[in-house]
Amino acid sequence: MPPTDDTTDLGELDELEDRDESDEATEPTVPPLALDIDGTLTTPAHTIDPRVFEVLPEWPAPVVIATGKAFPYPVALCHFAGIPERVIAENGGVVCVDEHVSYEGDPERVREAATAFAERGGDLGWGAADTVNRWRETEFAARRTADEATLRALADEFDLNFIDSQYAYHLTSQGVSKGRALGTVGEVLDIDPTEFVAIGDSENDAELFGVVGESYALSNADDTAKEAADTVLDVGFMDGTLSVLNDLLDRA
Ligand SMILES: O=C(O)COP(=O)(O)O
Ligand SMILES: [Mg+2]
Repeated sequence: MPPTDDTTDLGELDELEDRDESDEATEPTVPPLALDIDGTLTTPAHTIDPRVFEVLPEWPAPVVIATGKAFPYPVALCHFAGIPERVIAENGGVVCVDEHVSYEGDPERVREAATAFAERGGDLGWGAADTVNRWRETEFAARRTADEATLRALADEFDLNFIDSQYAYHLTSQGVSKGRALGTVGEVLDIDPTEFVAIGDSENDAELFGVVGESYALSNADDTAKEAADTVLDVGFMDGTLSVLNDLLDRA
């Protein structure tokens, strides 16, 4: 409470001065990041933008890769970018950060839904090798050419979420999200989710945007992501992501 009269003792004033100084000491620093992959770190041609390999290793705070892709993909991205393996995979079904690995959701129910899809003649659309689902542990993904109506019906029947990431359809367990997973990441790293800045482009980023301190949807984002974001950029893909990162560095 501010001093209101001259009866304020000097100790209290000292305390206020100290507080001012400590406020100054906690002035903006470069924040930790939660970054989506597809549409955010990629080019419009779906390839990783090479600038990722320049900017992420230099980032002076933790970087978490938060994606709908299966577990090995973001791990490989971190590995080849030379940054610590801090990942949220499978739309929040898997968290791997430093020594911690954990899973969310009901993979058995998801497997039953995938079996039912095949039994109804559904084709996930990735070919015989299916490297999209081969290492997926908590959900399954279908090419966007797959039978959407049947997938949506199965989501209802099995009480799962249907997600359209703009890159694939996903059936995930209720309650699982990148946002919830960031809570787990935050516990491990001892960083509150509100300290993070998130950048993304689709409905699988909406919950993430809801838990971080500052969120950005790229110009290529879908309506759900744009509505959930604090800021909608007029630049897309990695150009948009870099514009946010440069602003954050300038601000610090
Ligand atoms: O795997 C997808 O469908 C999309 O992945 P993303 O969450 O990195 O955009
Ligand atoms: Mg995306």
